[in-house]
Amino acid sequence: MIKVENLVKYFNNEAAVNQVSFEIAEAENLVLLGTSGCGKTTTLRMINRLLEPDSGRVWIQGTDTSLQDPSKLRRGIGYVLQHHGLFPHFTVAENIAVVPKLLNWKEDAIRKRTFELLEKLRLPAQIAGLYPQNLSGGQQQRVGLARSLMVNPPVLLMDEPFGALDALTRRDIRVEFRQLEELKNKTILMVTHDVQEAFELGDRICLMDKGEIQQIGTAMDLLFNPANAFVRSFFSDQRTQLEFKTVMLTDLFTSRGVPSKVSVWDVLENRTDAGAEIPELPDILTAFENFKRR
Ligand SMILES: Nc1ncnc2c1ncn2[C@@H]1O[C@H](COP(=O)(O)OP(=O)(O)OP(=O)(O)O)[C@@H](O)[C@H]1O
Repeated sequence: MIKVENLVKYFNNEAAVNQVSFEIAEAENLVLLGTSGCGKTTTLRMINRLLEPDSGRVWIQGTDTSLQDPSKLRRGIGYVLQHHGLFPHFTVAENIAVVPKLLNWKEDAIRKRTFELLEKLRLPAQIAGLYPQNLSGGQQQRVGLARSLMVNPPVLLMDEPFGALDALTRRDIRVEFRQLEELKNKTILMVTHDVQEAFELGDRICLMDKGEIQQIGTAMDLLFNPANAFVRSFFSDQRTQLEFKTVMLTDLFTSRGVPSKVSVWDVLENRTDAGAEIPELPDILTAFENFKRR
């Protein structure tokens, strides 16, 4: 769906992005993770041509993006920013309608889609007439997301989409994000420096350092098969919690009919369905230790 090959971008004779290549499958969510300044945003912005690479190529749905008109390309890609990027003098409805208007949608169609998305994103219809500054941070972020989803683009680029929110709102919105039907079929490239966020939301994670990819893989790959010492040490602070969140009961008990999509962390946090057949905690922890020794 998205293919990035050998992207390079220099600023002031220094490589901000160096030979970055990856592919994102249709409906996959790839997270670009890394510390500040490692080249995540620069990589993202080369995909919708807000920045032109010094070398390298990007294909979206098989088309070389360098052959497309940049504005037209961007209209077909959802883009969500940390500070939502809403126009302060436009109402919510006007903000959401910007791209459909450029695409000459009829007023009726715009109104219908606006209220459909407000509902899907659990925003009250009344906010349509309000200005962004009259909304909470979480609401503003949802409106930013609604705007990016208006024309139903197959690809979404998200740059620290929850970065401006407080920790609690962030956690709630992440849970909602995972459940949003509207996002299930989207191909998403998301930038974050938040490890927990990357682990919760990414189908795969691309860990970068100093402009280069250190490893691309699932959370399980990065934790249990780190490609190098950088990857190993990157997660050291939160390793135990990340391991508990990543290892599912089905990874530990293949033959015991345990429920799917329940992590060791869910059991520790008591977040399992009543009546589910959950093994005893000591058995889980023993199986977990054995799993790590494999
Ligand atoms: N327009 C620019 N001009 C000069 N240098 C830039 C420009 N944009 C980015 N850089 C530099 O390129 C490097 C990569 O920046 P980038 O914003 O891609 O990193 P990042 O991983 O997204 O970091 P953050 O999480 O802080 O946004 C940094 O050293 C940054 O200072």
